[in-house]
Amino acid sequence: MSLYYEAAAILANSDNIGGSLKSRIYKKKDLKSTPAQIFALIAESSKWSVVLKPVIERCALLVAEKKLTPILALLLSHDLLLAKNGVAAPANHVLKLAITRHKARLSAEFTKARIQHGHATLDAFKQAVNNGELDREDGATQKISRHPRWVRVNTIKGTLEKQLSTTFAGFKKADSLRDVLLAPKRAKTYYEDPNIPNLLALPSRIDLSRSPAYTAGQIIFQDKASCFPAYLLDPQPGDGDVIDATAAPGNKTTHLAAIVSSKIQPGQEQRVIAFERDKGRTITLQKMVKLASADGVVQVKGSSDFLATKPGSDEFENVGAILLDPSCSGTGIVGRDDAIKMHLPEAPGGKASSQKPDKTKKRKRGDETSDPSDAAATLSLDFDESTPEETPIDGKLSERLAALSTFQLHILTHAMRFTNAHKITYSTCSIHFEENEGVVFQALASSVAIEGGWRILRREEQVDGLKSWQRRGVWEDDKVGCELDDSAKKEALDACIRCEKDTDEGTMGFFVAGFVRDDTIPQVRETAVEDAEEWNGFSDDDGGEKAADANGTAVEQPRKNKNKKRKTARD
Ligand SMILES: C[S@@+](CC[C@H](N)C(=O)[O-])C[C@H]1O[C@@H](n2cnc3c(N)ncnc32)[C@H](O)[C@@H]1O
Repeated sequence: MSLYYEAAAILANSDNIGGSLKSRIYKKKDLKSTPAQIFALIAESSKWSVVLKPVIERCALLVAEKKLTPILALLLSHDLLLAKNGVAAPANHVLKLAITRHKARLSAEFTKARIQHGHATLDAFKQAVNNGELDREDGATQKISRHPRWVRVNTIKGTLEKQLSTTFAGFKKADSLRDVLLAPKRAKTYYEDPNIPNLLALPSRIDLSRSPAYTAGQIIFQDKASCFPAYLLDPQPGDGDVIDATAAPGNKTTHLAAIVSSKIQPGQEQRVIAFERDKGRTITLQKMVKLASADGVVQVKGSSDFLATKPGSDEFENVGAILLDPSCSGTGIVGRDDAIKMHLPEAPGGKASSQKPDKTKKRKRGDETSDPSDAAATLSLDFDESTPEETPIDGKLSERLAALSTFQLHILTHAMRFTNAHKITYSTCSIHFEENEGVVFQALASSVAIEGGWRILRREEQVDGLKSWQRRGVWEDDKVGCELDDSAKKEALDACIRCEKDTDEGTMGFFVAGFVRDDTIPQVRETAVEDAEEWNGFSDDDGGEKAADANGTAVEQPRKNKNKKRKTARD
């Protein structure tokens, strides 16, 4: 019997393995129980832990049973009181004996708890726990959830209607996002987003990570704001190939692929070419593309630097649209609200850490429960599998912003050099002007944009769902030398789209802008050298500016002359 020891060892995580709970379970070799059994035991026990913790403490179980640690006590009590088949162990197993000895007392305390919570029957109690109603009693979650669980239906693998009648059968349609945000965090309710097609908002703790639709790639967890770039780019069959320049983990790549696939006619061909520089993230991208069945449309250019491409080469002759979502400070990222808390009973003496398993007895392999994290009062469990779109970069903010914005401008103007490209979206999950409007204004003023005929995609030209989005660009004085007149500046700011975190719109902090040109001009220079010379940096007066190499890492370079006349290809 190893289920309880194995689950306890995974929770204790004494090897400090990173990643979600699920990935930790699946990565663990030589398990005797199935990963699904372990995951289910942990998921169910954590859901009930707010009830079971006081029940176990009132029974003084940990005082009487020295073999049990707080985690083992919780897992065993869960199965004893709630699992259909009780504790999954032979009748004479040491753990089974340790828990069943206390069955009468535990059952009585559990019944008291049910009545105190106001539930007449066990079924009603179970329903309340499954809906997350008891989470409200967990102090940390008193406030209204501001961040729903966003789910994009992957239309390559089926329709929204199909998902609503299968995965979300039994879910109630909400009239507003607010209803979802105010609902218990596991309530079966959804809101159909009015801005982005095929996007649903659900309460934050709805666990769909084990649903057949998620494991089959029919639904994808993707923040609403993160859906803006592909939707704004709005690739059409006549646009030719689409590049996703900085693609991993692939949320926007698969979104692009879904849009392209929905519009393409039989006999037409249109590819999404996805670049990703990082080797490890390339593997994630490839997996995501395959799972979403986007591999018929997407060509992954793994471990490939977009900046090393030759925009005028034959290979990219057919590229008409580019989505650019480069590395950024990640300051718009919202801490997920779906980490689940496992409340552990306190060990004797009132201090959880004083509890140690009986060391006089020989311990079984996998019984790693003396790890201090086993004794923590609460474990925060990240059940989610998804790879973050961005890893926030450490360091002094002003230096990071200067380095990142230089890199972002460089990669954006590189995209503008693609001979036949006529649409670009530029996005970040940053809240900072320097990485957002600042880059847009610098790009518009660059010789590459001016010579290439690039301009901002005006608000009235945007797809309906984004034209109507109210949060637009902001201006910050003295941050960027801008040569646009007031009306052009106003027009550009109105064209920029912002999302703010912690609002009742339920998005992370995000920024996106589109660029278009009506006629492609094939003579755009291909070297980045002259353009880099025009880059004046943001207005800091330290006599030197930080630039970023292709990794977004800051490197010193001499300050360029701010007043230098703009050089053009014709100069
Ligand atoms: C913000 S993330 C992209 C998230 C992705 N668009 C999504 O929605 O899932 C930026 C990615 O760009 C990659 N990257 C940065 N510079 C790059 C370059 N020069 N060429 C290709 N990929 C690059 C990073 O490794 C990172 O995976």
